[in-house]
Amino acid sequence: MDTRVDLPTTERVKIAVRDLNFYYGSFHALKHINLDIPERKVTAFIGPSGCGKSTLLRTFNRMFELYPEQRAEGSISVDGEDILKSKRDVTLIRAKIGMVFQKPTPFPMSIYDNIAFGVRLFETLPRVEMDERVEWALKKAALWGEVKDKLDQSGASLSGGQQQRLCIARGIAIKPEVLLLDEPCSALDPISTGKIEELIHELKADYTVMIVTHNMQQAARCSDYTAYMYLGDLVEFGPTSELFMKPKKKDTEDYITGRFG
Ligand SMILES: Nc1ncnc2c1ncn2[C@@H]1O[C@H](COP(=O)(O)OP(=O)(O)OP(=O)(O)O)[C@@H](O)[C@H]1O
Repeated sequence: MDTRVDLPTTERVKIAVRDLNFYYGSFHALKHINLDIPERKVTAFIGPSGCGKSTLLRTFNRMFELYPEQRAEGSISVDGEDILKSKRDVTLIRAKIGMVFQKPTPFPMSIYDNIAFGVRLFETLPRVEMDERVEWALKKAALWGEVKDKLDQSGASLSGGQQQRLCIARGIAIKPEVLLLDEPCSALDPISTGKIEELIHELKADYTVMIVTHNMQQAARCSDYTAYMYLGDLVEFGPTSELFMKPKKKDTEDYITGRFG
């Protein structure tokens, strides 16, 4: 199924996915996915549980390589370089494509070091510059005001919503170009969710953001483009307003209007 759309000419394609197939052993989890992800926009992935949203997100930074029985075929070109065939160290790919998971996962260290740790993997910064980077990332993640006086406290001492913003700060501190968010609000209350959604909106000024969400209102609120997936197929992809207001496929319409299943 070829669902590639021609993006408006003003959009630059950051990631081009071509005929992507993904297998867990013999299970065919992603089927012939073709998709152009626009740069500096938010693209949301929606669809029923098990349709392959997280699998697709994890292929974008080759997370699956940690598991020998998992395999991807096809191509994922980031700025023209196919990352599935790239001989480059996977750490360098992950420096360009950061990921935030569903459950907040602060490292067992201070708030400051949670951010500095990742930066140190890629850069050697003098202390003053590291301080500036930590402050910059925490400000971007809308957390600075709440933690600036307790940077040496453990990351685990923060609330769930603060921990998730800390993880987002950690993700952006290494200055990736693409940010993958896998259900980042599923463990959060409405106030924290609101803050993360505002943040996503701001992040797209600098980053290409992809978000997996179960929450269709969230997809409608914070994305520019939406992809609807079902059983490993990309059923429909397009501008969020069009996909929600005037879906082209009946399957998409049934899902977003709650008639599915
Ligand atoms: N490690 C694994 N081994 C085998 N099959 C897997 C594995 N992880 C996922 N799958 C299967 O691949 C399919 C896609 O799973 P995936 O987690 O990508 O779906 P999803 O759309 O993100 O679901 P959810 O919304 O429930 O998180 C499912 O059928 C799932 O059972």
